[in-house]
Amino acid sequence: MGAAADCQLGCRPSSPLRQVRRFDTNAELKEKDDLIAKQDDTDRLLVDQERQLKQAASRFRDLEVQMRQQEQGMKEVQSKYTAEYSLRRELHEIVQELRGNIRVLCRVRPLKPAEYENGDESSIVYLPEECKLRLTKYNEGPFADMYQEFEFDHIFPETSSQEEVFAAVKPAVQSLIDGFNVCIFAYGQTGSGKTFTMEGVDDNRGVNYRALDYLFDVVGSFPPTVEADMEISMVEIYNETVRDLLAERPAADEKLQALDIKFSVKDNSGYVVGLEMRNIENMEQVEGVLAEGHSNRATASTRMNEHSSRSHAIVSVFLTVTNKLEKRRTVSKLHLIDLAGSERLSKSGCTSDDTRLKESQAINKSLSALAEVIASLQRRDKHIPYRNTKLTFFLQDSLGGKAKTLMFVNLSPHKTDVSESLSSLGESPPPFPSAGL
Ligand SMILES: Nc1ncnc2c1ncn2[C@@H]1O[C@H](COP(=O)(O)OP(=O)(O)OP(=O)(O)O)[C@@H](O)[C@H]1O
Repeated sequence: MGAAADCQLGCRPSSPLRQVRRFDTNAELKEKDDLIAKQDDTDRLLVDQERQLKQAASRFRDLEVQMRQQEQGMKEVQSKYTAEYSLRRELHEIVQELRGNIRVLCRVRPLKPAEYENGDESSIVYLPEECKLRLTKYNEGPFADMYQEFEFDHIFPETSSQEEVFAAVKPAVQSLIDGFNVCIFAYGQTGSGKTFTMEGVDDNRGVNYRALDYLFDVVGSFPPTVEADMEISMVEIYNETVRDLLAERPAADEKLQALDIKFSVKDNSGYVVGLEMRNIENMEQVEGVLAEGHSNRATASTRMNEHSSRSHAIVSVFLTVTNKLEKRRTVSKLHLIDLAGSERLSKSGCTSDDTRLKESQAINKSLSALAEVIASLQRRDKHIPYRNTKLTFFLQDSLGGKAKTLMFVNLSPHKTDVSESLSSLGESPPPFPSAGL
């Protein structure tokens, strides 16, 4: 029998062959032990991995629950936002309904330094009743005690700041976000503070800039599901001609092209054909666009100061708000209008000058057409005469209906301006020259 068989049959321990065999068996055993150890390690690893997998799965489930909760939270926030939005809109409508959709605010400019130096006093007395003022017709002489009282939705005396004025306008600007069209006018004689109210001065901005700044603030706080897009245009209406102040002119000295207003049956409103609109995303762009418009207006006129008093300047903001969740889109317009000076023909000294006469007639026509439209809206007439002038035609969809109108009546407190102030307020001027004036 060979050595291997001998061993299998139980060789004696002393046998060198057996010792070799035992050594082999030990190696095998060690290998086996190693294998078992490795198996144990693998099993532990598997158990560990299984535990980790279970932990991961449980974390994943937790995350899923958290995500669902967040999603639910988002939905709740969105639905609260929607509910609040509708409620605010409803309340705003009720308040506006109660107040009337046309509000008239009076702003009195301070006396100028030269007027102070003359020792002149204001011809305006503020009455203790809120929102009432008295216009003293004559400062001295037999009619010195003649006066006329007026009531407004609000009065801003000489001391009112631009911030205070804007605070009163803010709710109207806010209603633009809610989908309403809004018109804010400044009306009054030349030099009464219309441009100061609407545009202001570089270091003390007026309604136009503040309204846009406010709109950017509101739009910037929209949730990610609500998108907003803002565009701006700028036109002037001079002698019943509409000019686009943002249109490119081929040459600096070339006149701005007159534009047509057409009627859109679809939108039930007038629109300016080919009107240039600029997309705006921040105040820097607004400053740039408005500066461009002003510069075009100045270039188009050889006598800018007079021209600006004799034409209506309209800055229009077009806001589109898209609610992606509710799949709802609203488009609304805000018109900011610095009207031409309201002084009467005699005051503008134009009787012998054809150009001046034509200008004054055009201004008179458009201001009385505007007054007629507003009166007609307040009476809730069936027919509103929008088409009588370019101004009312252009503003048709933003006057009346669900639109909000805010009219500043700017007054000069100076005694020589009393008759114009009375005229601005729709009263007949004093029937005879005053001894005091
Ligand atoms: N509330 C005010 N506070 C301080 N200054 C004012 C105020 N209102 C008007 N002014 C100043 O009075 C002057 C005339 O005002 P402004 O140019 O705004 O009048 P206007 O009615 O727009 O005249 P125009 O019809 O000629 O454009 C300006 O120098 C302006 O800065």
